Amino acid sequence: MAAADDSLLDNPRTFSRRLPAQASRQANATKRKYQASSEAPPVKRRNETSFLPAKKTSVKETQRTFEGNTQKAFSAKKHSVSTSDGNQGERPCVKTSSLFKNNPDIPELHRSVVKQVQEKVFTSAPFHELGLHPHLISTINTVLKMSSMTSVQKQSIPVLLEGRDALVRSQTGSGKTLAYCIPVVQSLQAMKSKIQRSDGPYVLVLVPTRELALQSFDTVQKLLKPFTWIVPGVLMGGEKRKSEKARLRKGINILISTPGRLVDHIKSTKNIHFSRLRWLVFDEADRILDLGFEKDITVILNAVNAECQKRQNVLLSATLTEGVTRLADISLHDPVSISVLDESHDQLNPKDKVVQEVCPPPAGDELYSFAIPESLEQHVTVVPSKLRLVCLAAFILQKCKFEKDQKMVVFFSSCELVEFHYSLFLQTLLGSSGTPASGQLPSASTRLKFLRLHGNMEQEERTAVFQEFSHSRRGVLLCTDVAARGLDLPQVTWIVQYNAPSSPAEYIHRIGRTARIGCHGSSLLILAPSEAEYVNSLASHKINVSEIKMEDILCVLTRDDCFKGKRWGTQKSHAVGPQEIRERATVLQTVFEDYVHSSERRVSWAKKALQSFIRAYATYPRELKHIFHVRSLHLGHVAKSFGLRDAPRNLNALTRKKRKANLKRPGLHKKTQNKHSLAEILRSEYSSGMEPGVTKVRQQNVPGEPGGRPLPHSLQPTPCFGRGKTLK
Ligand SMILES: Nc1ncnc2c1ncn2[C@@H]1O[C@H](COP(=O)(O)OP(=O)(O)OP(=O)(O)O)[C@@H](O)[C@H]1O
Repeated sequence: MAAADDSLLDNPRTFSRRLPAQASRQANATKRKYQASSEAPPVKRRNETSFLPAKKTSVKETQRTFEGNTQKAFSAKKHSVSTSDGNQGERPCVKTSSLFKNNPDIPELHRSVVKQVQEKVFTSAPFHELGLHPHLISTINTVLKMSSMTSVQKQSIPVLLEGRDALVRSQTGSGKTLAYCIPVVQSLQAMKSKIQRSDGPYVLVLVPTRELALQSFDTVQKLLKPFTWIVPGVLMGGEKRKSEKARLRKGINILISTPGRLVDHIKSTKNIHFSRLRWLVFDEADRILDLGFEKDITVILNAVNAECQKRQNVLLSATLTEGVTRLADISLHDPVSISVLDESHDQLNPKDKVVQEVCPPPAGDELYSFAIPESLEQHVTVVPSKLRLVCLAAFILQKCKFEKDQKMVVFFSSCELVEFHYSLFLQTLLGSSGTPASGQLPSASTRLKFLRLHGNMEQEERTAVFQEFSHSRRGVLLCTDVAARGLDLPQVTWIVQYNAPSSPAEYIHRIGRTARIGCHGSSLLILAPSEAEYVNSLASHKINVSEIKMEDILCVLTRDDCFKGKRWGTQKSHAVGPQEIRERATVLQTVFEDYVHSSERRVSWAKKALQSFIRAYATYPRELKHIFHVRSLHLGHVAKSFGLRDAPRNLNALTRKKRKANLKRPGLHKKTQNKHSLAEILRSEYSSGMEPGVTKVRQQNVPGEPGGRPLPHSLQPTPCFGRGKTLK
């Protein structure tokens, strides 16, 4: 895949202090060779350039540099070749110098602007026109402080009150939870024989994650305020099975659970009876099926069907996919499909299928389009692998240090990646000890607040983080896709996708954590140059993203003097130029590299995170493999984004071995025996907490400090990906 990092070659001066004389001579000789080879570079290096010109180069030289790029899907951007690195007398005294050299071109994003599918969120219809119990209406008005219905509520509630099964699709943050909770509560409080706690479940709500279970429970609890005889309850793992059993024995009338946890209880507890069940609700229905929960859903449906035949079934999701339709086939009876369409569409077709009989999605999942909140601005930035880490850090600093009250969610592809970046940022950008540690920025910001959430954390801490971030006005939450679905985290202003999602549906859900219920929000997707075509893939699903140039993100580093290199440190006022930005980015990268290289243990920790990244990268579904393929990764460059100065030598072997033993995700798409291992991996992210042998991250005194303490779990890489749709 990739050779050892060429940073040693790029900066012989820096390393001459550390290298023996012979090695240094060798490095210089090799450097000369590379410099000379820019005249006739090897194929692989032809398009490797710096994005910020430090010194003008001749047109001829520039043209030569870009020779051979005409066959690419995206035309190469004409950048000058930087030669300033050769000007060693003026270099700031930093060890890291190769960030802007030998990078692939950043391609122009040629994409057609598509018209996104839009929905109208609110209606002017008040809740009292639904004929609900007056106490329920007053609870909605006074406790929830809501007066008019959203579009999906206006369409769904009457249908569900009629007793029909339904399949409900509306954009993220449009109020689907109340769309099913209101009819559920209305119907239970109206039952002729008053519900007893000991009756057991009348309603079963299945959700994919524990946090969503808690959130839905909270909503139900609020609605039930006037109807105290109806008891809601949540089963979500993390709690001792014994105490959950005890609660089940006492009786839960509205039971909210993750599928895995419910199956555990169905199999091991004699206290769940579904004979009185009236409602079965699948929230985030496509996710529940995608996660390899099919077996669990079968167990649940068998248990439910054995005891109760007549009930209402509801499936909800912002992304109606083939998966939902399959689940609809097995669980819905003569259902109504509810889909909120955009106003213009409605006006053109007044009798359009706002409420219609269920039919499959038009052209398969691949071409299916989903509605995106109108007030959501979507951006993309294309960043060479070596610059990813500094770019992410700069973006976080820009938004959360230099702007007020910004709340950001950053998505990563695995638990290990979350842990790694959380610890790294905490120790370098924030500084947890009060005194600057090795690799920590001198002016580490107290305005920054980092939290992390993933499926490999202890439930207690998971819940605490979820609550803290929910109630916080600012902060950065680093997370896996465990936070992508359904979570209603108020006032999130930015969503950053550091690793691209594995499907458009997951993209929609991730960005849907902002711009909820008519609020404004923004998102940023960070892609490598080789991944730029993903923008077209999004466009084919009617998803529009506008580009932010990497330079504009890195520019923020000029606002903080702690990133000054030696040269700029001596000058009082200097117009911000590309060279200064380059050097400041290099200072920041050096902070990360110094931290990572301050002990063997940290180096090993970064390598494990890199390994996890590569494993996750190998799991993109087949239809995206032409964009995300491990073969297109330059290991040396990617290593830089983990603060590593060299590409780990034995990583390939380790990764291969591990993959062979456990993962081999491509095989999963072939529905071979590996399908089960994928299900296990995905399940670990959304686990019920009852599986044996799952190592959880415990809160540490100094979170993320790998030296001298029990290692963060990122040192024991449990495969645990927050990926999207993979099982078909
Ligand atoms: N009628 C309403 N008026 C005002 N706010 C509402 C109304 N209905 C719901 N909300 C609020 O809108 C927010 C989003 O609701 P909800 O979480 O149910 O969205 P959703 O459609 O389920 O989103 P997702 O697809 O992401 O799961 C919540 O904060 C909820 O309290």
